[in-house]
Amino acid sequence: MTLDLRLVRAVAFDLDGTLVDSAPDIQHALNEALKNEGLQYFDLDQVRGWIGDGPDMLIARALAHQGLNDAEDELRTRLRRWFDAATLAAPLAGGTVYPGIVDLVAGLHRLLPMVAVTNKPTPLARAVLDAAGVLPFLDGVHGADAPALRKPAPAMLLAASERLGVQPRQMLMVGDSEPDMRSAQAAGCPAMLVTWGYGHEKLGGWPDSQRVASPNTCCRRCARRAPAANRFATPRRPSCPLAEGPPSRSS
Ligand SMILES: O=C(O)COP(=O)(O)O
Repeated sequence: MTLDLRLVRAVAFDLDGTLVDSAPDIQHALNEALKNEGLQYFDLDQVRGWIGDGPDMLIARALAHQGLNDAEDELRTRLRRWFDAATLAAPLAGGTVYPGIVDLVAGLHRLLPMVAVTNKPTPLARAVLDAAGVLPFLDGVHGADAPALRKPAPAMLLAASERLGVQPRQMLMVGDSEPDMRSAQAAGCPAMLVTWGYGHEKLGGWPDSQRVASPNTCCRRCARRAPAANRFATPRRPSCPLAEGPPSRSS
């Protein structure tokens, strides 16, 4: 799909690896859960490679890595409870908001409605976004509260676009991983792959024109192409710098 940002009326952001470098908190929550059940725990690089499909898949990968593919549902449920409790107790203790993200969302929220579309369950996602200072700028948080919602399924993007009253082709998905890009394709949304997160290297064939290397560039691309007629009667200039030279054809 060609990326035509002139159509964009709303933006959907992935959370982990796009807005927030949450891997240290995810590692902490996973290891707390595993330790509480007397299981092997894992280092940050290992856990980072497992992020992207939500906590149930993360737990399944940690179990599989210690030969527990057949672990009972009760154990998985307990691990998930420990994981959720540890996340809610410290949503952003070790992780950080990526530099430039707060400026990006603070700048764009005057121009375009924005949502988070994440494979984290909604309560955990809201806690992290709140701790990150991003929640007040969002018009909705769509978390994968059931397996069928998980990206790459298009369900959350379709629900978000319907809720915002825009067509899927008018909602830009900004994410760092294959599930994000595939979900956008399945929903019929344009997509921008960020290169500061966890999964972009797995998408070697993704077009350069649909990659973005910094939140600032993402802000300029979206803001420059945002239509004059949007939901805000008097759009204000975003706080992120917009005057860094003319936009290129591919931006
Ligand atoms: O929690 C995860 O594994 C990933 O969540 P994301 O969809 O925000 O990247």
